[in-house]
Amino acid sequence: MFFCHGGIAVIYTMTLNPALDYVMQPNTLDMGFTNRSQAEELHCGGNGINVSTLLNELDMVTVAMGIVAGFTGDYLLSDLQKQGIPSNFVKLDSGFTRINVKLDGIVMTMVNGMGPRIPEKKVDELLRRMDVVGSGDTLVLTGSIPNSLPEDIYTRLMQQLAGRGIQFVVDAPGQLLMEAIKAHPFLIKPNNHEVGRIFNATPETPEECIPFAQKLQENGARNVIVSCGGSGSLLLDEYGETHIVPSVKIHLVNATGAGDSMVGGFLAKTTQGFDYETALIYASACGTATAASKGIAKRTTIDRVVGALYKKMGRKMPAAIAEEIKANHAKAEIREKDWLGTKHAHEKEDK
Ligand SMILES: O=P(O)(O)OC[C@@]1(O)O[C@H](CO)[C@@H](O)[C@@H]1O
Repeated sequence: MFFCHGGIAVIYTMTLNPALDYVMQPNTLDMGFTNRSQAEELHCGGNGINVSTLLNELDMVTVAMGIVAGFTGDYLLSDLQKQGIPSNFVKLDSGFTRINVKLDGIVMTMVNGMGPRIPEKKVDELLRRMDVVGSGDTLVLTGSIPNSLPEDIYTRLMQQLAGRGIQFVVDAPGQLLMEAIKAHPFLIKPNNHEVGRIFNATPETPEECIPFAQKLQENGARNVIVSCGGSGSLLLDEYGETHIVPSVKIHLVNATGAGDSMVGGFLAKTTQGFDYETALIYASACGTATAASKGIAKRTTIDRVVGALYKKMGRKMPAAIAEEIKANHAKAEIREKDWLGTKHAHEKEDK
């Protein structure tokens, strides 16, 4: 699907290694034996696609970009189309987009695929397609990369687009992140475990992450969010201010995509002109809402968590966000009435 952004700021996401997330629920995980799953789900994933899914849910203008291959890639594209998310993916001539297995048993265990081999000419095609990204737009570079791509691919993408007034966001593991922050991205969002691996430490809480966030900033990142799961999250902003948001208690369903939802939530609110503190609170709510959902969170869940978070923090919700929640609520009620009306009409016809 193609698009024209005529004056509207677009949030592009780049997923170089997308995936179908196959979530299984085995009661046992006995190595060397057949384990049986009690339920399965299939979600289109890969970090950038998750960010776009969340942004689309919030009615933000987003375009998902990246590289797909094979029947799994076709499925992914048709799902994006079904959700109404514009996409611009380079298609490989061989291989297939990976299927990542998430074993949601006693302890969540994941086996992520390596991804297809990407020939140099396809990288060139992708670099050419990046020309659609323009001034005022945001480009989110996120997730691992297939190992046929060079470690500096994110830096190359940012260098190609430098000087065009584009805001870059990088959420990538280890060396990929350290390489990319040299290009001074607007935002990076590692979690506390990733920060720990980079600096050979074990920070658990947002407070313990502050010195590491400072180091990441010294290395080039402008705003650094560190998510710390149930301990909350930290933002060290570009003015040197630290913001800490606690977490709210939820029934954990599946945390896959929670970090991506934080990135989406933060960008939604900064793009709408909210301050960093408000954007962090909203981002945390989006991450929590996804952890409490099957797949990426829906707006009704996000709205509920936003309310719970402001209550826990003893803060008054900004009027604009309260208004937005009220309007969403009204829309959801109208949709529900429409749905019930249609259902009753069909039932009458059937009689
Ligand atoms: O293998 P990567 O690229 O590091 O991570 C990919 C992945 O685990 O991250 C997303 C959640 O953030 C999932 O949708 C996807 O399967």
